[in-house]
Amino acid sequence: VVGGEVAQPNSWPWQISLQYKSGSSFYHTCGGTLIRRGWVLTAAHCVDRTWRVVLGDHNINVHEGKEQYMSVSRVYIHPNWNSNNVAGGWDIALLRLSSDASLNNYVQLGALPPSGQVLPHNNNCYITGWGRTKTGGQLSAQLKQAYLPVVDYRTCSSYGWWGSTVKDSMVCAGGGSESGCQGDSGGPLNCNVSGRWVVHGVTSFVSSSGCNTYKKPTVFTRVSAYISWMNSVSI
Ligand SMILES: CC(C)c1ccc(NC(=O)[C@@H]2CCCN2C(=O)[C@H](CCCC[NH3+])NC(=O)C(F)(F)F)cc1
Repeated sequence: VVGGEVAQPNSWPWQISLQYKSGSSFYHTCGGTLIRRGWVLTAAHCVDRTWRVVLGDHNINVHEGKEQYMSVSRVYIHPNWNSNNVAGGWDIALLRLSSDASLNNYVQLGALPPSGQVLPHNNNCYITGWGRTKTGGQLSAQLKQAYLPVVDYRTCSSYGWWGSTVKDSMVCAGGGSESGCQGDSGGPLNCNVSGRWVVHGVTSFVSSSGCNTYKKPTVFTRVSAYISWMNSVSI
């Protein structure tokens, strides 16, 4: 996350860290959202390695005692996902955990939107993640959040913004000095709808010329466009 601030520990208790194993160590690679005790929502472009899911984390480099470490028993990548074309959309995956999470003050389920719900321009949303804190920078040790208001499709797909790269199955947010960045992929865009936090986006891409590029808002998979697919995965 570029800009924003370190979140209050465990104030986004549905946020997970997806970590891949290399040798005897694990490394944060993407975010995700716990949406059922046995299910995590993340980006398709995140799931190409062996990994573990860490729930209830704040500082990914320190064992603080609130974490739950889960392995993944099955990966469901959207069938239309094309790893050569993130602009095509379909950047969504579900991970079946090998056991159910225990819900507590540090681990809670994220709320999903109703199918088809599209948020208005400037809707209040926050991106959360352990991604790079500036373009080309390092991952954040502690979970960060940044206020990223929704940029509606009409604006986001217009000339000077993302143009035809962005699709209606995506949500844009930000576009100023704050943004998502590498390592935030797969994590949630948390939007306030009627006073409740709803996971409306899965962090998908930013501009290749820089994370917080002006008029290139962070682009998210629009979760409300995939509710029926998620239900079909018998979640
Ligand atoms: C034109 C369109 C096809 C296109 C749009 C944006 C990009 N962006 C990028 O490639 C930048 C630079 C590093 C990774 N990255 C990204 O946007 C990667 C997803 C890459 C998927 C494609 N391999 N996502 C993230 O960094 C993020 F923001 F989700 F955390 C690349 C291509």
